[in-house]
Amino acid sequence: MRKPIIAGNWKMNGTIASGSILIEAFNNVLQDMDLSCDVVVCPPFTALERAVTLTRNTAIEVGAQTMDYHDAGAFTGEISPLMLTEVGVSYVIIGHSERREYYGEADETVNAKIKSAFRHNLIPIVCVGESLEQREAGHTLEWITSQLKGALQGISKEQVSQLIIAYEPIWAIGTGKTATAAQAETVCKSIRDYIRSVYGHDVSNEVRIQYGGSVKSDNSKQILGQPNIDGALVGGASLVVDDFVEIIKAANMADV
Ligand SMILES: O=C[C@H](O)COP(=O)(O)O
Repeated sequence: MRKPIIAGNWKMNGTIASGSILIEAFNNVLQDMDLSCDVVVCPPFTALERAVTLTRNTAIEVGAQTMDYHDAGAFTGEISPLMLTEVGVSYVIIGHSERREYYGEADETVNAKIKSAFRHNLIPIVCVGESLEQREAGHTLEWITSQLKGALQGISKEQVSQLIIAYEPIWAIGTGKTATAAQAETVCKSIRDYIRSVYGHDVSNEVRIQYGGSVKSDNSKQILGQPNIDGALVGGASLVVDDFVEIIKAANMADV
C-alpha cells in the first residue's frame, strides 16, 4: 500500500509574504482533515525558511525546486543540499523539464543530484517526461526509460524504493492540456514495470510515481484513481488554495 503524495511546485512565483498567506490558508483547511496522503510545498529558495517555520507541527512538508550536487564551493548562484537541510527542507525536485530545458540539466547531472540528495537525507522527486514530438513519433516509453536509466545509475535498491518519480509530459505542463488518465496510467505503469525489471518486485511496489502536467481540481480524481499513479506534482493549481485542497482531497480518497 503506497501512501499518495501531493507536491506543489510554486516555480518562480510569489513572495515570502504571499507564500506565507498561502501556507497559512492550507494549514487552516488541512488541520481539520483526516489526511491519508503526504503533502509537500516547494516554494522558491527565498521563501523556504519561512515555509519550514510555518509548517512546523503540521502535516505539510517542505521541498526545494532544485539544488546543486556539491556540498560547497565556487558555484556562483547555486544552493547546496547542506543549505537546504540547514533550513529544514525534506524534499527536493530534481530534473524538472524546465531545469533540463532552460538550464541544460542532463541525465548525468540529475544522477549526481539524486546521489547528493540521499547523502544529505533529502527525498528526491525525480522528474521525467517526453516532448510532444517524441510522443507523436511513438518514442515516449523508450525516452522515459532512457531518462530513468541515466538518472538512477548507481542508486541502490533501497534508495530507489524511497524516491519519488514524477512523470510529467512536457506538452502538458502549464498548457491546460492534461494527459488523459489512461495516457498517464500507461506511462506510469511502464515506469513501474521498468523499476521491477531492474530493481525487483518489492522496490517496484514501494516506489511512488506521481503524474504532473495541468493537474487541476476537476481532473485530479480521475488521474489519482489510476492504480499506478500515487500522487501529483502540481504547478499552477498549487498556488490556488481551493484547487490544491481539492487535489489533496482526491488523493485522500484514491485507492492506491
Ligand atoms: O512541477 C509541476 C509541473 O511542471 C506541472 O505544472 P502545471 O500543473 O502548471 O502544468
